[in-house]
Amino acid sequence: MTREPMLWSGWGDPARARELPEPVRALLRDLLGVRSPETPPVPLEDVRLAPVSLSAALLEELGGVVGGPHVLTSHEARVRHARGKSTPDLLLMRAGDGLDAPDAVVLPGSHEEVAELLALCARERIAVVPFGGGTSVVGGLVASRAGFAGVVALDLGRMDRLLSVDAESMVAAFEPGLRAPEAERLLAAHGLTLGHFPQSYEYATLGGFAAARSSGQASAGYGRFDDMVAGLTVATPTGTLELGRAPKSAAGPDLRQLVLGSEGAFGVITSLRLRVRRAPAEKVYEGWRFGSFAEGTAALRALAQEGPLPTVVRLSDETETMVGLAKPDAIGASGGHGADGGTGVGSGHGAHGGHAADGGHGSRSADGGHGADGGTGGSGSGGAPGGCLVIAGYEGASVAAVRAGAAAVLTRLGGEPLGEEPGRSWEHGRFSAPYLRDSLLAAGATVETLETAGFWSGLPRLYDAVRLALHGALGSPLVMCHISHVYETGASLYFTVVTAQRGDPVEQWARAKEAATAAVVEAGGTVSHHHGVGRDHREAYAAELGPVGVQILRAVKDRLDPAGILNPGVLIP
Ligand SMILES: Cc1cc2nc3c(=O)[nH]c(=O)nc-3n(C[C@H](O)[C@H](O)[C@H](O)COP(=O)(O)OP(=O)(O)OC[C@H]3O[C@@H](n4cnc5c(N)ncnc54)[C@H](O)[C@@H]3O)c2cc1C
Repeated sequence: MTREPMLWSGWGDPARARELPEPVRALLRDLLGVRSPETPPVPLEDVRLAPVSLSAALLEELGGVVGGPHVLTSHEARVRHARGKSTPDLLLMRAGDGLDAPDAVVLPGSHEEVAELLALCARERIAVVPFGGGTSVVGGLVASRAGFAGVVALDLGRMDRLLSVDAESMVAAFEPGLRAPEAERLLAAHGLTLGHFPQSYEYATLGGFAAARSSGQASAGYGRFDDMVAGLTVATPTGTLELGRAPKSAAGPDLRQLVLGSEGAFGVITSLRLRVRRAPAEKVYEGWRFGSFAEGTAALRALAQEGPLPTVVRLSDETETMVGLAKPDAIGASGGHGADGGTGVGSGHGAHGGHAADGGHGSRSADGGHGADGGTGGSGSGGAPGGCLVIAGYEGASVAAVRAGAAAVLTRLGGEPLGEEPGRSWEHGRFSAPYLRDSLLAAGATVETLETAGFWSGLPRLYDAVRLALHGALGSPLVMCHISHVYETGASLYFTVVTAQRGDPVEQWARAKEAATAAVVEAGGTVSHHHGVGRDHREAYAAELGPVGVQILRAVKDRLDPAGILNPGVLIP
């Protein structure tokens, strides 16, 4: 592998690990009751792995397909492919539990090698987990072993080329293992961009984005990743699928949609044709303040329905705004995995605008009134302006007209302009937040996120229901929320939860997540707006699909992957 590996026990580049500033420690102690001593992860060499269950003969056969040096069974390679990057994944890895690790990591170099590997694995009943950037947060990288001779991680890291650029059609073809920053760098040489910037941008791959239906921070301007996919090549154990001959087609159902979001359970995406845009000459990000989450939501709805729509648009609720105000580079930017990266407006006000973690279980209306956790809906202490922060970003050849049009809508609906400083602060921290999660985990706090989407009319109920469920399950957590993907008909809700670790933190979060997921289903939201299904949402996804939908999924799986080797346990109920 030529690309830089990620920290095995946490996020990103180990050199960018961050200490928690004292005010954040105080906040954890005083508001959340985090008292535990600092716990570092176990050393990599002490991570417990199951013995390799594949025979030497099978490993040699795998090497016969991809070349011996591209079959890895070292302790380190297996540890690095054991799981994704959800908080439970990290808690388990930090504690030295690598029992989900594959027996071997196999790195194919071409579509043909992938196809040959799938045929071999189907014949020998070896489970195959496609592995892109390894940033899944829904348990998408752990296979069920039962009934298999072994498990291999099929790491697409060697398949990382820009294959072609059709500047006339504005379509570029890529191999799947290319990480997003590298894709942007290669496109920049042609004056182009994809415009896909999820918070996992620095490590996630194009194949992973398609396989998990990712959505980036600039989705309002560039669309979700699935909107960008013009064509796909997919290797399945049954044969190759070539999808997407024309920009639009009335030739029956669009089978690209079967592959998008299929999370490696139907086949391995071996190349992607993606719609590209001209790289923007201008980029401006700015902040706005609204009195309440409800007012801000109404303003975002107006932008989405009437326009003009900025390229980036996000609204933090009172609690997220307040915590961002308290320490822009710290908790407000924390949490983890979202199409976001903190909201701080850089005011440096006190860390206690209201009672951030006092946890009252009362239902809170989305009008931003008197929240269970902290939002006073009005002003924080120390002169913080309170209310709710909106970040609006404009990218394009020239942004003045859209910016002025959006400003008119925001002003008409009660927004107060805060200038470019909050926008700059957001831009600066947009990819650094996951590093803070590692520090918070070490300090004895659990930080995790969950997300959903619903129609505008149902959003307040969804918001209330999830918060109530999280408070019920966790006692006194800090629950923050934002909207960062808007559509004419609705929007996503993205929650960040911070709580003191009590007992087994993996179990503790599992209970909270279960309650929140049940609340999402009950309140009519989708089980995921952009993280996907994986193992974690599989059962709720089944409920969302209904019995006929589940039968369709199973039928497709049986036809494409009759031996069931592809990512067993993931996606398919
Ligand atoms: C800190 C953090 C922030 C995040 N922020 C966002 C965000 O803002 N927006 C968002 O949408 N998501 C986000 N995520 C989730 C994650 O980054 C996305 O799901 C992303 O699409 C995964 O890409 P990946 O290359 O890492 O795929 P992986 O995690 O390696 O794989 C994801 C799934 O797809 C399958 N897969 C991977 N490659 C292929 C392929 N070529 N063919 C078939 N199947 C394949 C895998 O088996 C797995 O089931 C975040 C995650 C983290 C940890």
